[in-house]
Amino acid sequence: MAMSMGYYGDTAMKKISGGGVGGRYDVPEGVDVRGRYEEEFAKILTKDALIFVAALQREFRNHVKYAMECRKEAKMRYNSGGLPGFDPATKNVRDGDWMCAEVPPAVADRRVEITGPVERKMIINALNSGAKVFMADFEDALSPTWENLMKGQVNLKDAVNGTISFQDKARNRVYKLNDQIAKLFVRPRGWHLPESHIFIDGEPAIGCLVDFGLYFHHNHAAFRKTQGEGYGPFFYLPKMENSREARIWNNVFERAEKMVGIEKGSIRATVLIETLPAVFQMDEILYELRDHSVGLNCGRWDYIFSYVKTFQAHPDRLLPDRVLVGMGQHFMRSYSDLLIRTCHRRGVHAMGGMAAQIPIRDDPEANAAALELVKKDKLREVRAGHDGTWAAHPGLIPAIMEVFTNNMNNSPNLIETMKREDAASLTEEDLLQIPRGVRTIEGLRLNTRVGIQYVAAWLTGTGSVPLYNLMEDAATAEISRVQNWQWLKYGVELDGDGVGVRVSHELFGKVVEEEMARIEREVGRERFKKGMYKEACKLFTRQCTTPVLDDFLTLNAYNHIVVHHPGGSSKL
Ligand SMILES: CC(=O)SCCNC(=O)CCNC(=O)[C@H](O)C(C)(C)COP(=O)(O)OP(=O)(O)OC[C@H]1O[C@@H](n2cnc3c(N)ncnc32)[C@H](O)[C@@H]1OP(=O)(O)O
Ligand SMILES: O=CC(=O)O
Ligand SMILES: [Mg+2]
Repeated sequence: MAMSMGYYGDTAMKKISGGGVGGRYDVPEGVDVRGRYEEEFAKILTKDALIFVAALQREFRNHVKYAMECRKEAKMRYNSGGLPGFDPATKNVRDGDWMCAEVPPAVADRRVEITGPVERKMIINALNSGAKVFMADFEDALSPTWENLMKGQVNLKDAVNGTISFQDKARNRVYKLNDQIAKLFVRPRGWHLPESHIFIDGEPAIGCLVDFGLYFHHNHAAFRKTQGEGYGPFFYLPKMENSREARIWNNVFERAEKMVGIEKGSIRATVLIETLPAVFQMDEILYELRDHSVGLNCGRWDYIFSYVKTFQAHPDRLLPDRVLVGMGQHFMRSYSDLLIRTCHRRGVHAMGGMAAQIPIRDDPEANAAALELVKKDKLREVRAGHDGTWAAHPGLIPAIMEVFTNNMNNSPNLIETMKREDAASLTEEDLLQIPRGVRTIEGLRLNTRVGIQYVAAWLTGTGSVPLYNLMEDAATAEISRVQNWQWLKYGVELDGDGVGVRVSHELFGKVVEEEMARIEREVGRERFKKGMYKEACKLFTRQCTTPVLDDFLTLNAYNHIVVHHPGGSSKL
């Protein structure tokens, strides 16, 4: 590894007596690891790796704090009746003729990307799945327990080295990588999430800098050699609201490249456009990352969540039932069309999003219907001009691959052929148009049933789950939470199924009670007792009824999964 010695220099030289032996991490000055010690975690939390993460934290923490303050200011504006829109101050960026750096050959073809948590068996299955890309997730699909995060880093290191294997003893099956595997992208957490098992200079580390820093430090050299054809590593960046947040990522990338002595522009990232404010910042985000970008992605589930959150104080913009807010709604279609036009104009990929359907094993008819819905969604995406899309499950890949391949004219992508100049005329009104549809008591029940079960899974370390034949993760659960909150706050009338009741605290209390009874029946008494359903119910109910909406479900729930190891490793 070509390493800038000046950077790793002095601090790395200071040794802690007894560090790294007897169950303690060998930490540099100012760093305190409070998570459980394990030998294999210590191979990730090396002193050099922690120096690297601490350097990023020290350089960028004030920028991140400022960006989070700006989010609060924007929220206040929206809560006082303001609407998000295009920023007149950056019109020159939107109108300018600049381009992003050329797409690296290794990832020119991204027609199907599988996503999944950084769990060992799933990583192997995903890399072997036949998809072009695998997005390994520290975010929506992962509950960020210390064990999950550290094991995830161990797994990714083994995957990049090509040595990853997994033995399923019960099924007498050994999992190994095929010769041909998907290209690996890694999605760190969002800017808002702390990593409370690692303290730097007395405050919790910034979660995404831990995810990025540890993965980059350990894997950049091997990745560029074996996967990236000289480029990489590759990333997905979630939940940004403004281009100033993209500028921080760009600066992090440049700093990281410099620190290890690799060319500027080696790291590449796709940004998820999954907040309502960000749809008005797509050019600006690409501009900030223009040396490091490989496109944008329609993170549709968080986008719907963000619509509710942004308009939490706008009772005239209430959503219909969650199941009715699909890509067919005008504001969603406009967002996808504008994203395609923006990306192709700047020479990068416009990625589609996730259909929530997954294979239904025990019901062939329902399975065929679910597959049809996925195919229809993917056909809409490729016809609109998306260069690729997401799959939640390996069983969906052949069908999705076929839809994209049949509609891409033998090209690896549609960047040059689907310019979508027609989307240039889309207006702020198009992007904000209120979704149409009814609200029902069944919508309230489903939100509650799904929300509680998701939180119960998350609290026990599982971040993506199958519920009622759909994939549920942090983003989809957020919709359930904020929709319940919104309906309760405004006492909306649920009249879509002819019942005609108003949502009140009494009604919600009754719904929670009945849905908890239903969950117990469905999962069985034993599992219900052993699981964390009651804790989840308490947490979810509080989040739905709190007078001031929590910014994120997972931020509020995070304290429940932080476990500090009594004999932590500290050099404070
Ligand atoms: C809004 C967003 O951010 S979307 C992106 C984030 N969300 C995700 O990434 C969700 C990814 N998908 C999943 O986690 C899973 O598919 C779930 C939880 C939805 C369903 O999981 P399961 O019920 O375990 O699926 P199922 O039992 O059908 O799995 C069958 C096999 O496929 C594998 N599998 C299922 N999904 C995936 C995946 N996404 N990646 C790799 N392997 C997978 C399973 O490991 C299992 O392997 P095995 O046969 O070798 O044991
Ligand atoms: O991250 C993806 C989303 O849809 O949210
Ligand atoms: Mg998301």
